[in-house]
Amino acid sequence: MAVQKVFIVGGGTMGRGIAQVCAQNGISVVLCDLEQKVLDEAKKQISWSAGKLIEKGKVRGQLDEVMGLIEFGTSLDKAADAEMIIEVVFENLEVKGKVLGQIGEVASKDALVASNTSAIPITDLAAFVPNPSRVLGLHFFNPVPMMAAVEVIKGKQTSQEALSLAREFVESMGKEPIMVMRDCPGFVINRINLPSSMEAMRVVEEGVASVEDIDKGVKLALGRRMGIFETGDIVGLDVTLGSLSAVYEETKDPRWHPPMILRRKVKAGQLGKKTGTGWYRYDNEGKRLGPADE
Ligand SMILES: CCCCCCCCCCCCCC(=O)CC(=O)SCCNC(=O)CCNC(=O)[C@H](O)C(C)(C)COP(=O)(O)OP(=O)(O)OC[C@H]1O[C@@H](n2cnc3c(N)ncnc32)[C@H](O)[C@@H]1OP(=O)(O)O
Ligand SMILES: NC(=O)C1=CN([C@@H]2O[C@H](COP(=O)(O)OP(=O)(O)OC[C@H]3O[C@@H](n4cnc5c(N)ncnc54)[C@H](O)[C@@H]3O)[C@@H](O)[C@H]2O)C=CC1
Repeated sequence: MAVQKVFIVGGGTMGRGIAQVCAQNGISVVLCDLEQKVLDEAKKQISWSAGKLIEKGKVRGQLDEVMGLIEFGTSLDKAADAEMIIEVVFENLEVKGKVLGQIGEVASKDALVASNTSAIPITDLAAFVPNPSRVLGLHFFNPVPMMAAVEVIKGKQTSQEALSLAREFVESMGKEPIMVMRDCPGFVINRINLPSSMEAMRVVEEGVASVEDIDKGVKLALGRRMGIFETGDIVGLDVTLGSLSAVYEETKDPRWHPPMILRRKVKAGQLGKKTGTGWYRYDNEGKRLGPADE
């Protein structure tokens, strides 16, 4: 049976994007966050993004049909009748564990429970849920409505049935699944992509080149659509630090030790586009003004 009812916990950057893509594909979704103002912002963002995609003919249907499939709320109770629950809260094992534990108390035992974690092993998260055979990773990429791939990650106890259902779910949303058959910190795409981001941060830290020149270089010399630091600013420096710290804690491998420049920026509240400053500075409309102080 195809998944028709989804419950998403965490309505930030990623949760709202996942909710949008569900609704664009006819799937009913409840988007839950602790904060009403996050949900109000999510509603605005989804409406803008889905409206644009409909206008361009990239999404079928009318905006009110898409918006009508999304319910916004602050209670976990509606997770009870969901067939798929997706956890999209902060990248922190303790926070995720607490939310997954609460979900485990409400959810049907047959529901699939997915985490959008960037780097935390799924097996560690499954320990918080009563039925770990239904727990897996669904790692969407940012911005969700624009990025075509989703990693589908098998935890140690994930059943083949759960994995197949999750794969079908991803396909039903018009996305391409990347199957990750063995759980590990950072999975596949982050594990491959992150070393270049780490090196870019060290190059800046050592004063070898500027943020702007590195971004220019990776676009013009390597053909990437977006610079490393431009991408870092849409992802969020807090999310990057949270993911790296999780991997470092798990592996103690010095390759993943979060660079000082990243830790300092997060401490200073320079989290990227969402706070107006990260690697670059932005105006109130999110238009880039220039590089931030290093
Ligand atoms: C041991 C292992 C260690 C591992 C360590 C792990 C640590 C991990 C750390 C990081 C963790 C967090 C990240 C993560 O988990 C995974 C990620 O998501 S990484 C980020 C991936 N994403 C990218 O790399 C983005 C790359 N960029 C692009 O593909 C394009 O630039 C993009 C599609 C975003 C935009 O297209 P582009 O043509 O380049 O730009 P424009 O800005 O001109 O846009 C064109 C057009 O599209 C409209 N548009 C943009 N965004 C949206 C949207 N969300 N919805 C609707 N429409 C959108 C835009 O307005 C333009 O429209 P016009 O009408 O033409 O004006
Ligand atoms: N930002 C990115 O580019 C990507 C992030 N991810 C992962 O997705 C997850 C979420 O990241 P973002 O959306 O960027 O974070 P975010 O900070 O934008 O959103 C997280 C949301 O979770 C909410 N939240 C926290 N605790 C909650 C609880 N107990 N109940 C309900 N809501 C709660 C917060 O209020 C916040 O709105 C993280 O695990 C991150 O690593 C994965 C891919 C890309």
